Amino acid sequence: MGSIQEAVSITEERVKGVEENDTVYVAVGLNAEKNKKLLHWTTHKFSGNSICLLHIHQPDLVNSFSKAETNVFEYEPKDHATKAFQEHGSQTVHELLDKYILTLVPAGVQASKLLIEKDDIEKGIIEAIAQHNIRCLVMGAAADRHKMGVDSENTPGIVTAPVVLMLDSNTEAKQSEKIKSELIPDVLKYLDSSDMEETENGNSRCSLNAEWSFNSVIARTKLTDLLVHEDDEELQNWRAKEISCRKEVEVQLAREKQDVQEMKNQRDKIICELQMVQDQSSTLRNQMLESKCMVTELEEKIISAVDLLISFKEKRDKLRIEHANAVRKVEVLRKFGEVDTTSSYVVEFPAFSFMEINEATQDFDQSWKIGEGRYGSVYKGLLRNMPVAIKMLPSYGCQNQLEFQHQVEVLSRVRHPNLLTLIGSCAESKSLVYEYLNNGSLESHLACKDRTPLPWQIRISIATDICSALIFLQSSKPCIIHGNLKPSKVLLDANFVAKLGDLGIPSLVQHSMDSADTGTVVCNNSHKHLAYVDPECLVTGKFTPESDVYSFGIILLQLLTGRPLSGLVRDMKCALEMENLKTVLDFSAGEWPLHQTTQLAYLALRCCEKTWLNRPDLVSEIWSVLKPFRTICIDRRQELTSKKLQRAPSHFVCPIVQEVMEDPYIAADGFTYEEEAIRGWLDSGHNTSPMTNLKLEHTDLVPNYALHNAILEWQQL
Ligand SMILES: Nc1ncnc2c1ncn2[C@@H]1O[C@H](COP(=O)(O)OP(=O)(O)OP(=O)(O)O)[C@@H](O)[C@H]1O
Repeated sequence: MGSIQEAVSITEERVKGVEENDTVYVAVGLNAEKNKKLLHWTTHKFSGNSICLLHIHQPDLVNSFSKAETNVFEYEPKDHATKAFQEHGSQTVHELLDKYILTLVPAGVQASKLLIEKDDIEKGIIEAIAQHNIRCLVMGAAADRHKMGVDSENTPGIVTAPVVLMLDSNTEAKQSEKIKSELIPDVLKYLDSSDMEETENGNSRCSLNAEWSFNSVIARTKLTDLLVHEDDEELQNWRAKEISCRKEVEVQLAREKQDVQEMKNQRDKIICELQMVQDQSSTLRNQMLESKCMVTELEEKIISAVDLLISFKEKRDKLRIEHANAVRKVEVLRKFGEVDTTSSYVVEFPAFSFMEINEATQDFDQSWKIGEGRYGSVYKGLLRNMPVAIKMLPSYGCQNQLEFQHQVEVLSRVRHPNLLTLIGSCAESKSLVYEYLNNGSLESHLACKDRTPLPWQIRISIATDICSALIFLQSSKPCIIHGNLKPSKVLLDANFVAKLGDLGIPSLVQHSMDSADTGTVVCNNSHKHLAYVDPECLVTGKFTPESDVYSFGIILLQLLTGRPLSGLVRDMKCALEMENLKTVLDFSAGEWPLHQTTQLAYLALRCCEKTWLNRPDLVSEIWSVLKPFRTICIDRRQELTSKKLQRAPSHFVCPIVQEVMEDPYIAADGFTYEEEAIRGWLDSGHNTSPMTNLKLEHTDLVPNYALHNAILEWQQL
């Protein structure tokens, strides 16, 4: 390939070879003045030929402008703006080319335009040559015309002479690459270099690509506009239009930017609010969980409260029933005159369950069994921490639990220091719960089974104890008959104080067997105890107060003689008739005071009279004989019980302070206490019995004058 100079000369030669029907392509740039002159030259040189205006439009100039502003336009609207800008540029070029065409038409030139969009002008021209089979292309001359050697004088009005490029469509066009690289470039680049030369005053072409930006576009446009015929009104208008357009775009961009910023702010605000809502939501969720837990807890509490309420209601109903029954019982008892209506209080009588009885006797363990009589077995037991004796009555008979409970409660109210205390009962199992006396029965002492024989003083004091109890029973209203008095029913406490047990049992059991018979006690004559039974009772079948006197007489004879029952009365009678009492007296009891003992022997025989009318009166005759013995007997009893506590009768001792009482008072539980002690107990907030631990019906205290006198009497002895 040759130099540019050679290419120009070749082109000159070929101008002449342009056919009339050939289209002459004129490469036009943006410089209107130059374009005008170039067109003028071309129409002059190629008159008769049709002319096509070729313009390489560079959209990338606008793109580079947008790329340079990337940090500003981060949002979609920039694409719209760029697009609008591009479209506007393309349209403007079209309009410009159309204006050129309009200038050519009056001169009879057939003109057209070819607009090719290409970022690179060289490539654009090469593409145009190849695609449109261009044979003749006219371009403005290079700025450095001195290199080209073109005579400018032949082309007046134009700074440099145009270049005519003649191309053979079959050969040269196909070798467009070669043309591009070696021949065409310098010529083509003129289009831009000339622009650049004028706008940037000779700066290198590189700046076009490297420093192209929105500002340079504006600057270039302005400079171009200034340099290219400022008086050209159309261009001025076009420039003004473009400037206003640009301003509009700028304003729109600024607005969009502001919008974007506002949207960003809104987004940040929404994110902030969202965060807050999320925080609130998690807090609410936690609160909901807590609430759920609380609800569950409360539900459980409500359920247990309801359960409690139900059980309280049941208890209340039960208590109401019990209260109604109690009222009914009181009414019944009042009717029969069995209750002392003058009494200001009612002693609470505990009713035990069968479970408790069962537990107390270790499931009725045989080792806990004390004995067995006609009316059932007796067990030792530990009930509510108290040692007790439990009598299991036979379950036969039609007596119902309520009747049983009534009768037992009546019996429990009969209290005396020489009567075994009935602590409570179990209607379910028909059992009676007594205080437990650990010194055995008189029967066992008289039999001397593993025991030291009782001294005569103790024997006589036992007789006085029995007499005291019988006087109490017979003086009760109504009169109470023991009906089964015998040594096994005389129990001894640690101080050898005698207490009568099983009071009213025959009556209770007989009621069970024959509830219709309520007034009398029927004698059961089928056993060995008959020796103690009033012979009249054996005939009539009915017990009387004198029946107990008869039994007492037999016991007294036993105490004096220690002999078996058989022939006991007869032997004593004989001994007295023989005035030889000593022959029958039990000297294992010590040296009996003979004179007083003879008195007792006569008294005992009188008690054993077959006819009740011949028997002595308990108070006026029996007690008067026994009373003088008390001093001697009590002293002896005290000797036997060394401890101070044991010397005093147990019922003289306050259960709380364990000392002989000075001011004995009866509490609602029926027990007698030292006044100061029981008041202290109640004042300290207790409302239960110190003995039974059961709730007291009231806290009233009644002075026990009888006991007080007895204590005084005992103390004076
Ligand atoms: N509260 C008690 N404390 C200590 N032992 C007692 C108590 N009650 C009864 N006993 C003992 O139990 C034994 C049996 O007594 P229970 O009254 O059942 O029969 P009994 O008196 O021998 O004959 P029956 O009752 O048939 O006339 C008594 O002999 C006595 O030793």
